[in-house]
Amino acid sequence: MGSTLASFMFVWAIIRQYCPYEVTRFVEKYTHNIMGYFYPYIRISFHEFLGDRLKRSDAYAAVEAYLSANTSKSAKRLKAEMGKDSTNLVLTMDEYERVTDEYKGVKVWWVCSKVMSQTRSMSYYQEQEKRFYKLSFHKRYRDIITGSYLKHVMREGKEIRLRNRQRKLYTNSPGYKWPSYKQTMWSHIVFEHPATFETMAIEPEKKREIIEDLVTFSKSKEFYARIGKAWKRGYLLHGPPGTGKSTMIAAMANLLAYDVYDLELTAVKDNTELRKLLIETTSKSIIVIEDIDCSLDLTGQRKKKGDKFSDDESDKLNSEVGLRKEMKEEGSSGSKVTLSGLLNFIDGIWSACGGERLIVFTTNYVEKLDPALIRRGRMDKHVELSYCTFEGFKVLANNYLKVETHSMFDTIKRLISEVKITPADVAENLMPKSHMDDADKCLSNLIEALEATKDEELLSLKQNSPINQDEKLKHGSHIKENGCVKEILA
Ligand SMILES: Nc1ncnc2c1ncn2[C@@H]1O[C@H](COP(=O)(O)OP(=O)(O)OP(=O)(O)O)[C@@H](O)[C@H]1O
Ligand SMILES: [Mg+2]
Repeated sequence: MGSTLASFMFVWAIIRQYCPYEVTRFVEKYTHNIMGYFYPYIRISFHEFLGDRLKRSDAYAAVEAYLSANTSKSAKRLKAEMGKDSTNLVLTMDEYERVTDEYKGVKVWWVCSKVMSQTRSMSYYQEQEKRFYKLSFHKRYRDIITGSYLKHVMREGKEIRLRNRQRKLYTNSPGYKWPSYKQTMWSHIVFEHPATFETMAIEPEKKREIIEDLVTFSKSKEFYARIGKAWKRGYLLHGPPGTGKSTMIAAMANLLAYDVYDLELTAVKDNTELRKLLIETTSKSIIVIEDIDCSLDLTGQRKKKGDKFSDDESDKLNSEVGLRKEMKEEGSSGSKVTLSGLLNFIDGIWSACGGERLIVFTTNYVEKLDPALIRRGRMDKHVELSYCTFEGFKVLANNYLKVETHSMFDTIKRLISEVKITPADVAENLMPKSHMDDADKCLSNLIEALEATKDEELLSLKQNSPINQDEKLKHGSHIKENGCVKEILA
């Protein structure tokens, strides 16, 4: 009797996909109560999306992972997807497939199914299909199933997901939005960046401190819960171009095995869209806003009189920021995201959803940012990435040339302490230009570059000295004034 009913229910679950909603509702309404008397099975559904399709259900994802690992041997129709590192295939049950699982001698049945949205309208979201897994078991096992089997499924499912998961790099940039991606506001590719903290050229002490901070954060779930704070941490990475800010984000993601959400603020329409994007992010992730100074006009909004910049410094920065901003905004749709929207994004009530997230801002001009945006508590840790030191050079020399000591190191040590050269420039010079180039050649290339930089620095120092400015005034020349180049007539 029981198995006949179970089969009937299964067949009905398939038929109802193709019946008009009114018919299925009518049939179910009148058969439901009668069935209740005879049907000894309990069913539990796990829907992919709950509520307003804001976020994929964790329970659904855990069931999916659990079933893919535990039932792929018994299911007859399976879906194949590429797993971690694109090396293995992950098999999951196909739609309408039914499998049996056994737990402490109790048999349960899982069905993978989907329904179309019941209100037919032209609206995109209402036309989407809703997937769900349905678990059926005999009512005499209610306690064991709800008490321990489901916990076992969730725990195993989460572990399997972590093990199998391919780390992802998400973006909200409009260029990536193919029609099929319309369901979600983020589109993604597999995150495969080789950067690690070991290969980063920064002071060993600073490196250790950052690694410790990150690892402590990732293990502090209980601590954050105890102090009543959302489990997230803000990082502000600042420094000149080519000092490793973006590289450090990749190293952070690799250290903690987090996904990366690269948020392009200029492509976000308004604060509401920003919040939706935030809600769609998952835990164990880094949300990145690069070049925050160029992303929004966050710089002048709360500017007070008597800023710490002198007028000419301020103009100079404005013109540079303006230029970068223009470059960035090319093709953007004109964002209406405001500073308060962004502050809300970082530490509003919604930002606590999901937990275990890092928010990282990068900028070349930390001084230009609104203090409210980067105050401690919002951006908890400020990391300055600066010009290459000798310690940094040694890491790069080891990465690029596999040399730990060399007779040229002393010259490099002296020169590197005298000039401002970014790790990106050092790296470029250490890169062999042909297969004939050995370590000696690369190191002498670097020495040449360092000497050239030193000469340039000396020359510009000389040109900007007060004596030289007077000379220029006398002879009619170009000088920098208020950040602009002006012609001075003699
Ligand atoms: N500290 C560093 N350690 C190792 N490599 C570095 C470091 N800084 C820069 N590099 C090298 O230089 C390249 C450029 O660095 P990166 O993109 O991280 O700089 P950035 O600070 O993000 O610059 P920008 O401000 O222009 O975005 C990287 O691909 C990396 O190879
Ligand atoms: Mg960068």
